Amino acid sequence: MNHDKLITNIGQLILPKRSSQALKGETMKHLTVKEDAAIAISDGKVSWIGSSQEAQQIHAEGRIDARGLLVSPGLVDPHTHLVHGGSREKEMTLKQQGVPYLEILKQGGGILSTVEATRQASEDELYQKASFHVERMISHGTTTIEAKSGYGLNTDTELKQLRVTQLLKETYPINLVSTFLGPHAVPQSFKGNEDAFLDSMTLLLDTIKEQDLAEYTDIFCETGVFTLEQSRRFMEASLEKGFGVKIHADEIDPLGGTELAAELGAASADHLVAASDEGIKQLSESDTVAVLLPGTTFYLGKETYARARNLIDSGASVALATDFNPGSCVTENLQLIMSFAALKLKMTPEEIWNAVTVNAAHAIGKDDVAGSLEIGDPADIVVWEATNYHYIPYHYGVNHTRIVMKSGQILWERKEGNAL
Ligand SMILES: O=C(O)CC1=NCN=C1
Ligand SMILES: [Zn+2]
Repeated sequence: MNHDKLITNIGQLILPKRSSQALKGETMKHLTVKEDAAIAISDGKVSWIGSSQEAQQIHAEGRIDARGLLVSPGLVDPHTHLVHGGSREKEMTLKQQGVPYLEILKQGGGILSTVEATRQASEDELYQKASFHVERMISHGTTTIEAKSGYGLNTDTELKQLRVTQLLKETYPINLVSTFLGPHAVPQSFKGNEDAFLDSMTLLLDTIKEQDLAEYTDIFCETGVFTLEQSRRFMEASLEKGFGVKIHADEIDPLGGTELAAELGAASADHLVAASDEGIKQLSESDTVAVLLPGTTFYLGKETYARARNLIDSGASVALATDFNPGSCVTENLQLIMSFAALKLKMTPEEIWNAVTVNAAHAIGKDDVAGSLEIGDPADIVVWEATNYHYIPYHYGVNHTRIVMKSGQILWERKEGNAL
């Protein structure tokens, strides 16, 4: 057989285990790593995997010498607020003065100031800005991204954000999963009338389904935002309409969003910094993936991180994400989150790699096309400027990618001799 491409001389090839459900507890500790390997690609898919020795018998049009470097599947970022207008650098001073996140929101800042900027921005301006961030994510090794709306808080702007995500899907050859986060905050015009606002966002579900603008819905279940009961109502309505559901749960106050996610069979429960022991237990007995966002905890200057060790050791499945957004975690770099997972969540390198590949793919229903490299899988591949898989979480705050491929096509490559 003549393959299209052959990557030879791979120091370590990371091969996360593909399974029908996310890796849970003990199984997260295992990571298959093939030393001195090679991988072939045909028609955009993985067509052969073997040793460098065996690769000598393999015929391919194009060859890439990996020079003994590390190779992995493309990274999966299952929680971003990618499409938004404006930025919130001016809030840094308030944060430094210790003004809490929810207080800034209450004063009309935070999410609500991004809402203002997003409402003002044209669809094309939102698209141009989001494109810039998508390209930066790709250059950092991410080839599958979840993108939420939630900065419109009115029909027109929520649909505008969702249309921008659709346009990004048509422009970039990456996997893009769209989530409707209409109930992200309560706009000033509905202050004191939260239920009426939630009803208006629930009414949008039919249109979003008809226009196929989102696969999931999400809600910010938090003090001063949406209650547990309001979250239940919105999530049940979403399930009824055929959406998958997600929830920003127990980020700051323990309202019980984690338990609700497990009860309703949510695809994921995200944040979980204040998740209760009961919530962790129920999550570990469910198929709901715990998506942890240590970059947000760091950025908000908090001391307490999500209890990743309790989650994994109690049998839950854990994924990691950037939570890229203009206010509480301003980074597209999932590699940095891998470092926070090691430094602050005490996750092992094996758990971390599973959390940014197979488990992250399960959290957004893309486990059939992302997060692993088995024969027939899309050849979403990263060649790293590192020789082993421990190195990426260890050396933080920089970009370690050398080559980023989606379906066998090189999307980004470090220029020769360019150490930047
Ligand atoms: O602050 C933001 O813009 C994003 C966010 N939503 C809920 N937590 C953080
Ligand atoms: Zn978020």
